Amino acid sequence: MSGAPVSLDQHPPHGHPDNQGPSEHPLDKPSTASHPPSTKPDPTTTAPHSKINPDNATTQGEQSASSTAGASELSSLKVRLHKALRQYPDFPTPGILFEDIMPIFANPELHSDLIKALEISVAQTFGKQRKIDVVVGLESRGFLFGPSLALRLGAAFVPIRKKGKLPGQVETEAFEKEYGADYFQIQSDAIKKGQTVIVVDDIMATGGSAVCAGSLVRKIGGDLMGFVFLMELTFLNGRDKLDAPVYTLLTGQEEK
Ligand SMILES: O=P(O)(O)OC[C@H]1O[C@H](OP(=O)(O)OP(=O)(O)O)[C@H](O)[C@@H]1O
Ligand SMILES: Nc1ncnc2[nH]cnc12
Repeated sequence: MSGAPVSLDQHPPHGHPDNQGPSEHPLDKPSTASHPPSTKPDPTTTAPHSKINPDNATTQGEQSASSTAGASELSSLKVRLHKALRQYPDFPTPGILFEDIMPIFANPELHSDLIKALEISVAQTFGKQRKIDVVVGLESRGFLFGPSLALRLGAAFVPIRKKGKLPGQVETEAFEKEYGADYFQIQSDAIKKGQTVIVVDDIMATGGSAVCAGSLVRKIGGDLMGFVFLMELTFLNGRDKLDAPVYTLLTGQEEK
């Protein structure tokens, strides 16, 4: 049945069986094609072509006790967050398996878990390089946590919006995403030349939105440090299109 939530493990991206209702999350079960065993490298912490691996952030053999504690806290946060996601077949168009992140924000504890997980991840992934000056969030779900993350990092928050929403001088670029096409805009003076920037969004699917956002950031002078996503639909290989380091908290929807 279309329009009702289903669990990750029962629903490959094509085929869409009937709704079984929310159920136990596959992270709690033996590994499957969509959830590789722990012996495999975790794609959420390994960037394309090894561009970023948080374990490399410290000198080899020097990982501190605090970063080890951070890693273990991060894995339990990831499990809780992944469990909260719901999937809706054939939304917004037939053939799309929609990942609904809203249950995270409906629960204050999960909401707090998310911001904590992102803060730890960004510190592990980018913190050893340079301070992040600006968090750029993509309309609209990137606005749900971008500003909170920016506050935690002591960074500015800058929105990239769909066409026609931002006043003043703007830069505009077209993009295609998993289920449509659109235009993104950024205010031309939103980032000072050379400021370090991370782009954050909820989902990376084809990577079309993120490529466009990265290009706009660079166009107005930002130093793009990388991309941070709550979730990556790995079977769409979106990260291959991105030419800056990528960090994703959760993965799913890999073809079985
Ligand atoms: O990797 P891609 O294929 O580009 O797809 C990812 C984008 O698609 C969604 O945005 P959308 O504009 O659909 O929705 P929103 O306004 O609810 O965030 C999602 O929030 C990402 O921004
Ligand atoms: N499958 C999907 N679920 C939720 N948001 C998306 N944005 C692009 N593809 C998506």
